[in-house]
Amino acid sequence: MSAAIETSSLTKRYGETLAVDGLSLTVDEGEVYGLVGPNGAGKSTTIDIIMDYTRPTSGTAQVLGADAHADAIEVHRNVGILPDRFGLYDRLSGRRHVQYIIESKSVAEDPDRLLERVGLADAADQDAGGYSKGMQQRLALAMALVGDPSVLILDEPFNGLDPNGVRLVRQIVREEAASGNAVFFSSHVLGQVEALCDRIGLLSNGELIAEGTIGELREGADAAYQFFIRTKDDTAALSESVRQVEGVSSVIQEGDILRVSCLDSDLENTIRDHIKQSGGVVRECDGSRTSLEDVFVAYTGGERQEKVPA
Ligand SMILES: Nc1ncnc2c1ncn2[C@@H]1O[C@H](COP(=O)(O)OP(=O)(O)OP(=O)(O)O)[C@@H](O)[C@H]1O
Repeated sequence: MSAAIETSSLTKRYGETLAVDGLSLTVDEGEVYGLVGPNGAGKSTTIDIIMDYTRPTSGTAQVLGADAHADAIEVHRNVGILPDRFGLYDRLSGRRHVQYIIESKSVAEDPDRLLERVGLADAADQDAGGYSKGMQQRLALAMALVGDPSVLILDEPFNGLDPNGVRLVRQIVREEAASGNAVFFSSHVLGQVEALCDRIGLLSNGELIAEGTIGELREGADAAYQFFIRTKDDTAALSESVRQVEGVSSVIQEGDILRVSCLDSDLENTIRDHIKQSGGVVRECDGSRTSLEDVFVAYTGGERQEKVPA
């Protein structure tokens, strides 16, 4: 069985910029995979290579076993794409846009059913030029869904959407995965990825720095839980002392608050006892699971390093 998407040592240079750096990843059939990274990490370039909109400097990309470049027609037949930047025709209706994709993919489908699915049934006859940014995004998603593609690739699908739009996209992604289609999407909005993906790839400066379920990523960063401890003592000295507690992976001091990351939620009582024994007083302690954002910072050290070709 072929993977839905497979990239192997994919590299793309734009002059001095290494946009994608030896990227090898696999998305299984029926899987929801989120590629996460800050602006300029290389997400769109990766998608552009998979769609053969641009050629890699080296490495390969395949969709369901078909090569992104040599078998581009087959790839396009199997993929529904919501590109980063898409163009709509101002004077054509929403329905006409969807119809156009139906015709170009030579599939028998009802455009109104797709427009209904993205919440645009009432605006089907309106010209796309009069659509709001969120409506345009929904229309582009309806166009991506034409032909029930086995692989759905969504570049920043939440851009410009209000909370209802976000909910709708999430629901569609879940439905697609439930019917066995793979969904590969990019995002810099970490919370949305965390809630939706089976697996996540963290991309930094074109490089896949970590990959796994959110749980695996948290564990890999040694930061499954974090506590915020507010004290009235010398926080700098306390910070150093808490750092010595076994099981603590990092302590960040922010004013009179200590942000303590660790793998085990049970450590809270140990840390409280430790502070008391050192003569300190805990005023407040609040524990939570670390967000994907914190996990990303743990992997990258919070820094974006400039990368130049060797
Ligand atoms: N056509 C191009 N010419 C030159 N440099 C480019 C080109 N396209 C992308 N880059 C550079 O490649 C790097 C990766 O860009 P890319 O758009 O893939 O990142 P991204 O993760 O999708 O970011 P964003 O979230 O901002 O879209 C950036 O440094 C960008 O400036």
